[in-house]
Amino acid sequence: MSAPFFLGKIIDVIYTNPSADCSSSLTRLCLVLGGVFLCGAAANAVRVYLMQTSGQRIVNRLRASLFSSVLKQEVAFFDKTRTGELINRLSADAALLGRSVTENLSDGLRAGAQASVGIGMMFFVSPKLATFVLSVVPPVSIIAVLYGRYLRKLTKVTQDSLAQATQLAEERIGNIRTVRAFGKEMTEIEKYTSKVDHVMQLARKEAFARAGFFGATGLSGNLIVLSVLYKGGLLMGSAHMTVGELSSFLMYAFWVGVSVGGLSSFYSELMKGLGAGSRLWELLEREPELPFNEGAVLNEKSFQGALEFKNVHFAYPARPEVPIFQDFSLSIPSGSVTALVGPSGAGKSTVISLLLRLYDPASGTISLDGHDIRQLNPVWLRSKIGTVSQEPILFSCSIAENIAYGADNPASVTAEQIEQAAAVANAAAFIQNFPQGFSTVVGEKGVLLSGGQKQRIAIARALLKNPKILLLDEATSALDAENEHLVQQALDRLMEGRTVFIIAHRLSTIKNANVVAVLDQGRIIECGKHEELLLKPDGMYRKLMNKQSFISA
Ligand SMILES: Nc1ncnc2c1ncn2[C@@H]1O[C@H](COP(=O)(O)OP(=O)(O)OP(=O)(O)O)[C@@H](O)[C@H]1O
Repeated sequence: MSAPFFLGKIIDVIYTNPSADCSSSLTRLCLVLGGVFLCGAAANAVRVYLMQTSGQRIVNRLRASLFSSVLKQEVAFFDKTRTGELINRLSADAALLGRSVTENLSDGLRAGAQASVGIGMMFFVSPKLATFVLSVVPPVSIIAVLYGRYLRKLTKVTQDSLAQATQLAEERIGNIRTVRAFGKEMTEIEKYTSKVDHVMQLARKEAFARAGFFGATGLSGNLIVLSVLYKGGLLMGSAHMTVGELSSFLMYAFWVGVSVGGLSSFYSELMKGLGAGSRLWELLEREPELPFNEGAVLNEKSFQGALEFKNVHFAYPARPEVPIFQDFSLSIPSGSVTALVGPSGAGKSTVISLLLRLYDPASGTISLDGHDIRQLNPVWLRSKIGTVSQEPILFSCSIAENIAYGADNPASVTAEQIEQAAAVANAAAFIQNFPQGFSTVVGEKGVLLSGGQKQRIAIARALLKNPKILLLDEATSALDAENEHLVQQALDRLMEGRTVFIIAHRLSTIKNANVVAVLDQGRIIECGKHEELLLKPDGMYRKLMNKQSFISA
């Protein structure tokens, strides 16, 4: 910022000492100015490096906090929120906010410093001229505030619209097999195009507003220069200013004009960032409705794993008007196998969701060893429960990593432990047949494996977890005889010595269970062993056995 000052001095030295005796002053001034330029260059390099690295750190921390906040939300939150939208918040919104507080903040700070020092120097060089020139500032500030507000609103709408487009893309790409099977590629392309077209329309609006704003600020910058030339010329004519002072002033005024341009760009980027940020703050500050990692922990030594539902009433938060359970009571004794049967949609999987405390009942209690699970730490509770679902989901990493996922600390699991779990789960043979063995990557959601293979890996995963309680949702689809036998044998080994609750679709499971519970219209209506229940002439179980086709393997 001292350059214009020295340049003014140099001009005055030349003008007032036209002969050769100005050379020593000139050399001194030029040396000082050269030194100033060197310092400026070094400071600029340091500024860019520091701002860029700290900026990236801000974006990283923002993304990490956001991801942590999202993962801690209760499951009902995910029933209402679309995955694509959350992905958009993590990627596009975080990047926009990041950019606005990093590169942009750095340039903004520089422009702010330049503008304020420039204005200060203008007053130092000529207070009269400075007062005259700066009368242009208030109208520009009003335009800037109005523009900023508009831009902030517009950005929020644009980011929401972008989130919808991302959501559509994420869902359709993730389910490409269904899209292909129905031949809906062109329809989906049209839908996506219309969504991004909407984003384009909003971007056009923004471009229009931006163009007006930049035009206005550019014009005001030029007006500053024009007024300096006019008023400065008059002052010089009346000998109130030297030519060097006017030159310095002009340069400061030009600098201030450029800085105001920089500041307006900073301001508009900042407003865009804040527009995108408002959704991010909402997510970051959202408190999960169910506790994430707090509550009591039971004594490991006396832990039995007995479960009981008492007069439970429940409806899903997304559909509170549809009751799923009304006065639901069921006891699952420690170390026993309880099979649940009932018509499709009766709420069998919901029992598992409630046991895992993914949702809380509206009234009634669910207890573990006599303790209401609402008093227990959910993370501890889930660490005691293993689950194998109808269609197990695997992650797109290696088979070994998928199996180790079951352990409390996957990093500490040895290759032998993984291989042993796979062997007990009857998975070792097919895994070893893959060229990469346990390092085989299974594709997204395990798409590169067959249904039976996925189930056996899920069983190995549960074996490694070694839980006291096991929640199983038997696959409804029949496997071929050999796979069926292997999966069944693996399941039998997994069930040994644990409290097992199983949603039964196989006749053999029902026959071997200690207790079969029949779910109908939100409550358990019959409970007993398979043979006992069959004896009830008008019993629901008998009717169900006749009506529903259980897999006979
Ligand atoms: N997250 C949810 N939000 C709202 N309603 C849901 C949710 N999940 C399931 N439901 C509804 O709750 C009811 C019970 O579903 P659930 O999956 O527990 O049935 P199910 O007995 O396991 O069925 P199936 O044997 O067909 O798997 C169904 O009517 C279903 O539409």
